[in-house]
Amino acid sequence: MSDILNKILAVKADEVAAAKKYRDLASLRREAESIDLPTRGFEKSLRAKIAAGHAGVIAEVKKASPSKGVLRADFQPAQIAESYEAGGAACLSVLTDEQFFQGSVEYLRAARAACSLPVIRKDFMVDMYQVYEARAMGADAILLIVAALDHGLMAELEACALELGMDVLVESHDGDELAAALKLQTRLVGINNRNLRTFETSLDTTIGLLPRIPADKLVVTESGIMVPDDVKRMRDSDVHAFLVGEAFMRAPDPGSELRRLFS
Ligand SMILES: O=P(O)(O)OC[C@@H](O)[C@@H](O)c1c[nH]c2ccccc12
Repeated sequence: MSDILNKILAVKADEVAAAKKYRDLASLRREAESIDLPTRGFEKSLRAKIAAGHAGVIAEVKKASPSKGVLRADFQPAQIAESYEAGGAACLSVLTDEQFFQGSVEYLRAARAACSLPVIRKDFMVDMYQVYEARAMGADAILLIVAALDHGLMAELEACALELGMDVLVESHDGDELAAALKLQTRLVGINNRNLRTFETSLDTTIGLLPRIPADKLVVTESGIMVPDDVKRMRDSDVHAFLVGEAFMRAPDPGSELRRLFS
């Protein structure tokens, strides 16, 4: 079936093959291992906000998406990052995929340079090469999507990220995917309320999977958080970490909207 996720994964495989021709893995790896931008502690920053009684918000820098089109026409990643930091974000998420989300590696560099927050590279990881790329561009964490990976590869990508000092957010959408996610070492467990194949979004996805998640894991509810009631519903269920994009991207001042949504 040619759903959007499969389309994206096919493009990613091509992109990685092309990138490897341009630059070999060994040289990229040397850069990733010697880069002068120490990791900022993605999970640590989230946990610190939560320990202080706040929501831990991963604020997303996203120009467009395949389901919604362009979210923010006047898109300035450095300004957005500053605004998010002022608004109380714990971390940033920056889309680097160009073809489907109109993202860019340069957006990640610019956003990270404009603030002191840890940044996750938001992309579709299918190869070790992209993990080294992530660190070489300054990323503090990577996203691994269970629906996109078999377990052996996922565990390898995780090991590589951890070795480089990055944190890993593993994303699942249903019970089977969650079971695979829980086998990884990482304690950052994302539940995507949006189905990446159909775009259907429901906060019941997070609520329904909660009983299966051990207490040492940190649950991050992802997608579809739009109004203060959504936040309340999650916090009442003891979910305190959030990944939010659209609601902020459509607001004139993203950081003020963060403060409003989470106050
Ligand atoms: O814009 P929203 O509905 O607040 O969602 C943000 C984030 O969860 C979403 O962008 C996302 C979650 N997982 C992904 C995987 C790839 C690309 C994007 C995503």
